[in-house]
Amino acid sequence: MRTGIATVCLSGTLSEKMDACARAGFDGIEIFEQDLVTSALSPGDVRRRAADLGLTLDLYQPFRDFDGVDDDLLAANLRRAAAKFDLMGRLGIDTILVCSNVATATRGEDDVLAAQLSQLARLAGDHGVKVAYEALAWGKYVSDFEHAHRLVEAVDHPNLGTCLDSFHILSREWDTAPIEKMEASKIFFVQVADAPKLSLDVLSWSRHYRVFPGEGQFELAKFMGHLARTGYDGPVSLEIFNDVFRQSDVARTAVDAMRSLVWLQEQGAAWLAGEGETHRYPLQLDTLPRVPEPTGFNFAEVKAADTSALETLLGQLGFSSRGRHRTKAVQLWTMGQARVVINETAPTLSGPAISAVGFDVENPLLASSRAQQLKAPVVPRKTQADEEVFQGISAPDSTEIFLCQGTPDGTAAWTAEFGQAPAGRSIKGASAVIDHVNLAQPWQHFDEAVLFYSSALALAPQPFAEVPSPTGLVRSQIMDTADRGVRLVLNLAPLIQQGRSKTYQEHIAFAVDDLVSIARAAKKRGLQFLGIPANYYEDLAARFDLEPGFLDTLRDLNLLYDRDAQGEFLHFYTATVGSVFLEMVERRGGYDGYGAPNAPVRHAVQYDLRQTTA
Ligand SMILES: O=C(O)c1ccc(O)c(O)c1
Ligand SMILES: [Mg+2]
Repeated sequence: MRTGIATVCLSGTLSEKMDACARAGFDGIEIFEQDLVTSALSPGDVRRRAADLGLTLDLYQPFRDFDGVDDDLLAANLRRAAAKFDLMGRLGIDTILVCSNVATATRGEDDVLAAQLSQLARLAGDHGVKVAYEALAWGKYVSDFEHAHRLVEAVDHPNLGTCLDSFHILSREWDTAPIEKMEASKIFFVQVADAPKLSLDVLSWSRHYRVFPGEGQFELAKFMGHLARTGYDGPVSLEIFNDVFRQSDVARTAVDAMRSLVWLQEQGAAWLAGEGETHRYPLQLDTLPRVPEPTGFNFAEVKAADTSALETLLGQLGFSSRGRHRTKAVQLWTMGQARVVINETAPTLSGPAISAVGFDVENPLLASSRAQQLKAPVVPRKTQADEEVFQGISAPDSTEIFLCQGTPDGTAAWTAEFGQAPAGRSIKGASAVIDHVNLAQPWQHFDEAVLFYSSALALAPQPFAEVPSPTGLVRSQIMDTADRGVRLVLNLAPLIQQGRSKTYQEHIAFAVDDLVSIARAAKKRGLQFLGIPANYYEDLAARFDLEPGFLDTLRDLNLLYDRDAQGEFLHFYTATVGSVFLEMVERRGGYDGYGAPNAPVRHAVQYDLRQTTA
């Protein structure tokens, strides 16, 4: 598939955008008019620069408000078009996007529209260029892709075709199946965009909230399948109007963009396969190694210059120290199948921070190859000859992700590189596993992280929640596997903290069988719990009919509680060391959540503590 991207997606000058697109591996670009008009480069410079970078210039856009106008305006519009056709000659671009009139149209009859588009097509023919006509979802008379295409067919001129843009189709919830009926030679250009489902007027939604494929909720796999079936083999180009991407690091956004097209091709091919087709269409959707979801967490790693506070915390929670690795400056702490690695190689002065998460996968090499094809940077790792080799990739938030060999019983062979667990230490309720890991994401990389974890790691994004906190509404995005063996929670890092320091609070949660026993033992050992305000327990008593003795236990141990139709949830948090805190949870029955009603309490208490210790 020929990959493309509109320059409007990116920050920077036209030449910075072109460099970034070439480096990210795009085949071609759409030149957005504003980017040319404001550029110091002449059209000839742009043409040469693109050729030097190996980029094709696939589209000039947009040409607005041409059709459905009165005769005087039509004459003016044709003059305006001739000037742009001439410019395209100098740029070496053969196709221009003309979007349906949103402003100046006064005539909506199909025969009038067709007659005017016919004049434009003839003029384009005279200049040796082609017009791709696109229905904008908020077009005055033409807002629907099938209508636009009927006009193109009525005109029946070789220099007029259709531009399909997935946003304008899917935002209106139109069926994409009719795309298949279009003649491929009449589809001149295809733009793809995803978006979160929002209740917003479609123009504002389109201009500010589009995201790269895989970062929103549109059914793009199906769109691609229908497109492939037409026989279309032109560019598939990203046109993402997004306020965040347009002010973010251009090179990074371009890579995120390219990852989305790699993912999109696989999704399209998978959709066709699901329909029982091995696709052999001209569009050639590239596939990737298919890997099953990870089956569980293998370990979590915390990096610290001074490891003592973290060691104390783990010991008080009931973890066993398995000592140091025989060749590396790392320690292993375990409780049941929950494994925490403390990496002692952090730069001095930096407090403990989550640095890596290991996932159990069926085939680490294949999973790593897939991630690399999705443009995940590889993490170099030193290993001795007789040690397990980990496949590591770097996530957008710079957490190192290790793809580890999963085992049926949840054990990990590499733990033999450490000491044995002390014999005879059996803790009641401690057949623990890592339940979830919560990673903070800076706002400008949140969408990128969602695509990364879903495409490279096969985690499924759930609808996100918004948690009220003293630093704002915290977007909280759960990404998990179907059997919940892996639950990753991405939380928006508070802006206030982003200004002050680069470390955001993150945590690892462990699931145990008997939380009350664990909490009691931890209290005896002097664990510093996150203190929960009395008001919380008063509210809890009002919301749930709890036995007074049970309520006292919760209050006494700083435990939080939730219940739904499926079951119950008990949990507590430790104090924060550096930027890490730990959580212990017990899931009773089929409870599948995270204690969402309790999250605002946790945020508020932690905020209070930060204010008093800052
Ligand atoms: O928002 C717009 O005006 C606009 C312009 C060109 C496009 O291709 C498009 O999809 C939207
Ligand atoms: Mg468009």
